[in-house]
Amino acid sequence: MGFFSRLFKKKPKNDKYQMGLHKSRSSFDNLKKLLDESDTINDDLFDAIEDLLISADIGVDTVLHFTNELRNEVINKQFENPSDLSETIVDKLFEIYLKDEFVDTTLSFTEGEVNVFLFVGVNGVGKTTTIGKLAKQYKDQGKKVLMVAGDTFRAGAIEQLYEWSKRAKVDFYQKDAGSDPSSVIFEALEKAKKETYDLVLVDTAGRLQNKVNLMNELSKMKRVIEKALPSQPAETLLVIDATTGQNGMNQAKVFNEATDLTGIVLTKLDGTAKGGIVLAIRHLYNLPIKYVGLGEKIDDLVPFDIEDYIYNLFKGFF
Ligand SMILES: Nc1nc2c(ncn2[C@@H]2O[C@H](COP(=O)(O)OP(=O)(O)OP(=O)(O)O)[C@@H](O)[C@H]2O)c(=O)[nH]1
Repeated sequence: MGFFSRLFKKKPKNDKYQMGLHKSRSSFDNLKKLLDESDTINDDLFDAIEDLLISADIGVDTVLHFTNELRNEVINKQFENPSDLSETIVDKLFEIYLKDEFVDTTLSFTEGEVNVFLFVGVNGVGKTTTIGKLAKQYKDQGKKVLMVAGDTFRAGAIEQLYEWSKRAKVDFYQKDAGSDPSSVIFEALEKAKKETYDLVLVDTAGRLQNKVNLMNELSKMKRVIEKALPSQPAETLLVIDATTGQNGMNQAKVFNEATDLTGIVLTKLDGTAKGGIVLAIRHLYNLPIKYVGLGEKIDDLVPFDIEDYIYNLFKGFF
């Protein structure tokens, strides 16, 4: 049984995706309309499918790979009617994500240890907001959580993180603005070890991926964590703003080189019609998307679930 048939027999697990993906869904509704309104499967139809998927930010390389596979399926299964393609399109997009292997999207967390999650990314992508939202989730599970203000650079960043710590009702560690972020992290980890915290969430200043000295600073922060706690950081998460489209792809490449990422948090999926970036990231960089941001409120961060994601993009197909 194909992925398509299995998926649409089940109910989605998390209904937050339904609202959060409503903009992206419109691109895929247009794809359905195109299949319904076309009479034959020909090159024009394939061109139009490519255009639609590229406009949903799946990425040119990924789309071309996908349409090649789709053309082969049309020949193998001798499809004649464009509407026959619906199931195969969903199945093939799912295969691009899965690549024949299980993708572990859970955050790595060991009970009884000080776990450290380091958040990196360019300016304004939602690092601080994501830390606030995650802090609440772990706090709700009874964990002792410390937020660390490693962004000592941007005016207001420390206060902003502090506000989130109050909202999530977790502890907060800061030094003065302008302090060396690595020394803030080092001291915060000393505190975390002494006071047996379960989880330390480290915010970092937003930085452009082409600023070499700032990328080196990130590598240094990571070394400081590794020295203080040899099995940490458990997670180094790149936060990407889904609305920035293909620039996010470049960020994934460069940040991965500097810090050896363990995964991605994709924010602001609710604000874009280009939700296809999930597939492009997976196809090109093999980095798991672990969480997605689907709104600005504290509860609008959910674990990434490929089935809920595809279900809600392709709802209009059924
Ligand atoms: N709609 C929506 N907005 C979000 C989401 N995540 C974050 N935001 C908003 O994005 C804006 C920037 O978020 P921040 O958390 O300040 O971003 P940052 O990466 O810490 O920014 P810098 O410290 O400047 O690097 C804020 O207005 C957030 O409310 C999301 O999932 N959906």
